[in-house]
Amino acid sequence: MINKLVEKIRKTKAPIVVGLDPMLNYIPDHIQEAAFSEFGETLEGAAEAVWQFNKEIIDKTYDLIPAVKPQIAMYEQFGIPGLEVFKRTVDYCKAKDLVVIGDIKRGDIGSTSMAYARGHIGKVSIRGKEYTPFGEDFVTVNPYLGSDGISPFIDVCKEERRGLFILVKTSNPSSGEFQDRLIDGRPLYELVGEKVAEWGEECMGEEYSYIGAVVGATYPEMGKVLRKIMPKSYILVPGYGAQGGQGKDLVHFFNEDGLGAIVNSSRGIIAAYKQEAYAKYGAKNFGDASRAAVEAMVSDINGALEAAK
Ligand SMILES: O=c1ccn([C@@H]2O[C@H](COP(=O)(O)O)[C@@H](O)[C@H]2O)c(=O)[nH]1
Repeated sequence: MINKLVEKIRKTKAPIVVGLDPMLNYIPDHIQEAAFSEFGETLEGAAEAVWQFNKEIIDKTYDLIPAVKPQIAMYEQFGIPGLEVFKRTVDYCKAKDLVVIGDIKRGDIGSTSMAYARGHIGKVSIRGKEYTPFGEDFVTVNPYLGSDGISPFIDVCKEERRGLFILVKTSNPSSGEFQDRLIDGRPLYELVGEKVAEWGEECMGEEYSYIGAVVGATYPEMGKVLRKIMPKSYILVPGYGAQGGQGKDLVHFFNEDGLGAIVNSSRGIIAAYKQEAYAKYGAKNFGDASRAAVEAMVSDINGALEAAK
């Protein structure tokens, strides 16, 4: 799957991911009204609104982008109907030939990690019959439990040719509380980055490893260091747009081949119609506003990469 991701990034010339984080307050009234009048003001109604919202955004952007990143929390908040829409969204994106990164941030003791891995990027066998429960191409994983929490995910990746993005340095303001703590004089995120590089070595695709890392756009200096520590790992970079990251901050997350990083924006794309810059589209044309925001993001990042050459 890493080969497909790299190929699609090359083809679209868009090292970006659209984050599908559909909060109800981003969903225009006309979509909410239609969903609630059909399904009631219920979890089912909310989930239907999410689905209609996602579908329009995907339809309006899929030809410009290599990948999407549905954030499972936004679906889980609506219970079982929400999870059904998560799965429907994954399937719809895959039918559009998009790479799907499930932002699930799992990780536990080995046996539990194996269940998460099978459920999200692998298969489960029920009396000899195999099922693919969620079917994402990549998932995000939390390394806090150490190697035995990660190995089951790696095993499933090897069997299924899927991939991981392991949290190394997250984009949030308090990520330093633990991640920047010094151990033998080195910050913890560097030690986790070294481990990601080591795990990644045995999981090489054609050019890059299918074991990648998450490093926030909000920490560009750390991104520069981590890029060198993990030269063959793709970096998923959240924190662009709504959290303040800009193209100029991201140059050092990339390798000299112009590859190696894929930048996520969720609210900045899916709720673009609420921003002044895209207000002319209005709520009815929110998908067109998202498309314009994707084009602006690609040009911001590619412009910064060109300027740095
Ligand atoms: O370090 C991290 C890891 C994951 N995220 C996730 O990315 C998106 C960001 O949303 P925006 O609206 O573009 O800010 C969201 O799903 C987070 O859970 C992150 O932000 N930082």
